[in-house]
Amino acid sequence: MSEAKEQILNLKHLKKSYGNHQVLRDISFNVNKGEIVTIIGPSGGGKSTTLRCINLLEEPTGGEIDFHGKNILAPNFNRNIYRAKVGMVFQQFNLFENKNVLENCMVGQELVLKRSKKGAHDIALTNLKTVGMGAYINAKPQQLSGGQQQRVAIARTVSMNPEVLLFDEPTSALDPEMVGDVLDAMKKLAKAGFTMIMVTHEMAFARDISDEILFINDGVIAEEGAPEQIFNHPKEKVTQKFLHNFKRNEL
Ligand SMILES: Nc1ncnc2c1ncn2[C@@H]1O[C@H](COP(=O)(O)OP(=O)(O)OP(=O)(O)O)[C@@H](O)[C@H]1O
Repeated sequence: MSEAKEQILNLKHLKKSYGNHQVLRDISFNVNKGEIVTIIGPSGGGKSTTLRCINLLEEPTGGEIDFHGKNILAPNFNRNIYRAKVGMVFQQFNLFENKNVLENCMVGQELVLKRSKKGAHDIALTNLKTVGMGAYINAKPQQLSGGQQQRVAIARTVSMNPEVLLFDEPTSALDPEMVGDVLDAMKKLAKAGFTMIMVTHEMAFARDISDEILFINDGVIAEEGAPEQIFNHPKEKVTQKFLHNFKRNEL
C-alpha cells in the first residue's frame, strides 16, 4: 500500500499581470512534502514570476495558493508566519559584505527566529558543513568565489528552517567551473528530504534530481510530468523545440 502524500503547496489557476501584460495566465500544480519540482522553459515564460508569487515577493492578480490547505492570499491569512516557512535562494547571493560567513548565517536566525547566539551558531555551522563551506566560517564574502558565496547563501536560507526551498536560477550568475559545487550542495539538500521548487537551465541536473518537471511557456504549464517523460518523450511541440536546443550541448 502506498503512503499518503502530505501536500504542502497547491497553486490553483494562479494569474499575474503587470498592467495589461498578463505574465501568468493559468498556473496550477501541487507540491508534496519532500518533492523536488523543477520549472523549465523559455526566457520570459513566467518561471521566476511563479516563484516570486509563491513567496509573495509579487502579489498574484488571480487564483489561489494553498499552504497546508489554507489560501495564503486570503485577507485574514498571517503572511509573516508563511514567509518565514518559505526560503528562497536567488541568482545573486546578497550576502552582508561586512559580516563573515558564519555571521551571515546567524543574523536572520537571531533577529527573526529569536534563536540564541549558541543555537544560531550551531545550526549555521551544521548547514555550512553540509554545503562544503565549514572551513570558511571566518571569511568575508569578498574573499570567496561566486560559487562559494552561493553555497553560503544556501546555508543561510536553510538555517532559517524553511518548509519549502525555492531556487531561482541559483547557478546562472556563476562561472561554469563553480556550478558543480553548488549543484552538489542542492543535491545533498534534496537527498536530506527538503521540499524544493527550482527554476534552472541545468537540464541534466533537473533530470537527475527532480520528481516532477513543469514546462512553463507563455504563462501556462504547457507540459508536466516525470523527468523521464519530459526529457525523453516530450509530447508538446514547444517542449520538443526547447529541449532540442539543449540536447545539442547539454543532455
Ligand atoms: N516587475 C515587472 N514588471 C513588468 N514586467 C515584468 C516584471 N517582472 C517580470 N516581468 C515580465 O514578465 C515576463 C515573465 O518574466 P519572468 O522573469 O517570470 O520569466 P522567466 O521565465 O523567469 O524568464 P528568464 O528565464 O529569462 O528568467 C517577462 O516578459 C518579463 O518582462
